[in-house]
Amino acid sequence: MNSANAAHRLELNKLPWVVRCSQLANSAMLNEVNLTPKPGLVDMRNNGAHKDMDLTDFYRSAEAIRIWIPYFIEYGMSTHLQPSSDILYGLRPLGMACEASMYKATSGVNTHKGTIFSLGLLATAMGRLVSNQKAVTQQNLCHEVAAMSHGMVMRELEQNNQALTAGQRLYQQHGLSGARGEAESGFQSVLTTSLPVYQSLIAQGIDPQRALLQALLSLMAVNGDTNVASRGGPEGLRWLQQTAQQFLAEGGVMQTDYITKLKEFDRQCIERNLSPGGSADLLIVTWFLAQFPESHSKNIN
Ligand SMILES: CC(C)(COP(=O)(O)OP(=O)(O)OC[C@H]1O[C@@H](n2cnc3c(N)ncnc32)[C@H](O[C@H]2O[C@H](COP(=O)(O)OP(=O)(O)OP(=O)(O)O)[C@@H](O)[C@H]2O)[C@@H]1O)[C@@H](O)C(=O)NCCC(=O)NCCS
Ligand SMILES: Nc1ncnc2[nH]cnc12
Repeated sequence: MNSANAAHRLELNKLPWVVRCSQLANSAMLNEVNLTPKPGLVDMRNNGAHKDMDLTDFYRSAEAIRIWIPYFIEYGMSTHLQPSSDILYGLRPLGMACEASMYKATSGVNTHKGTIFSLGLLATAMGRLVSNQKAVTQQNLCHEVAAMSHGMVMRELEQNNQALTAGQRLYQQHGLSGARGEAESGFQSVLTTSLPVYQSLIAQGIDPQRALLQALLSLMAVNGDTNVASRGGPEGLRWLQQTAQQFLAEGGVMQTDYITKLKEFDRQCIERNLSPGGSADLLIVTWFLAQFPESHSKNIN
């Protein structure tokens, strides 16, 4: 990075809305991992179905990723005149560099690979919206992410015959488009399921932790989570979705014994070695988007 670039980036880091976006991304990751009890996932009670990572790894990973958010924003700003479909190619190296920082912070453990992908796209989208004088709203952020990700599933999954990663293998075997499919849809699972659930419960005065747990279970009930499928196959994914659906049908977090039921769900996920890491990533996206106006024109910057 040349000195002019570095100086520019230092200036960018002082913009209040850039600082706020980085802080919100960090808070989203911390709120997710601290939420307890989550079935199969790392939380403050246990490491879920993970033998290779714990709470501290997620704290270190969240801090490593926070530092990269201004760079994603700056990339979105510096390319705002380019068509959305041209952005991903130049964004990939930034995402890979951020992944490298994550792996360095966690001594090689994959804590937030999917989160880097989602938050990287959202931060880039924010940079583009601000530079194009568009309102930073939930709808505009997700629309911009969908535009930048357009054709990704076809290019990287449908037309790809090398199953290099879990995501690519699971698409070929079971048609699961994973994080790519979510991004290309503009995070539809979040916009149509978890975000309305979360915002509605908050508006009713429900405790934010309880509202976030309901949002997580609503994601687990519908999400084609490649993490679950890579560990337990389509049968494991179906079991997890059906168990989440049953919890919700019985009243979800409005049940007096919802904590006991979630702890039992957690025990069963651990027993089956199932971890809904993809739904955890979408919960991070849910909390992050909830900090922005839905669709009216109020700006944050
Ligand atoms: C484009 C990439 C996402 C490609 O990655 P991949 O080909 O692997 O694609 P996916 O498997 O589809 O997704 C990768 C991670 O995304 C999360 N995820 C899975 N399903 C969904 C979903 N439906 N919606 C959203 N997100 C989803 C998931 O990440 C989480 O789980 C991981 C932890 O669980 P674990 O089981 O431990 O994972 P492993 O260690 O791999 O397994 P074990 O060995 O332990 O059994 C953790 O990553 C969570 O975040 C999926 O793992 C993207 O990664 C990519 O190409 N990156 C390069 C940079 C880039 O392009 N960036 C662009 C914007 S910055
Ligand atoms: N709390 C968590 N546990 C396991 N994988 C995750 N990916 C994102 N958050 C996670």
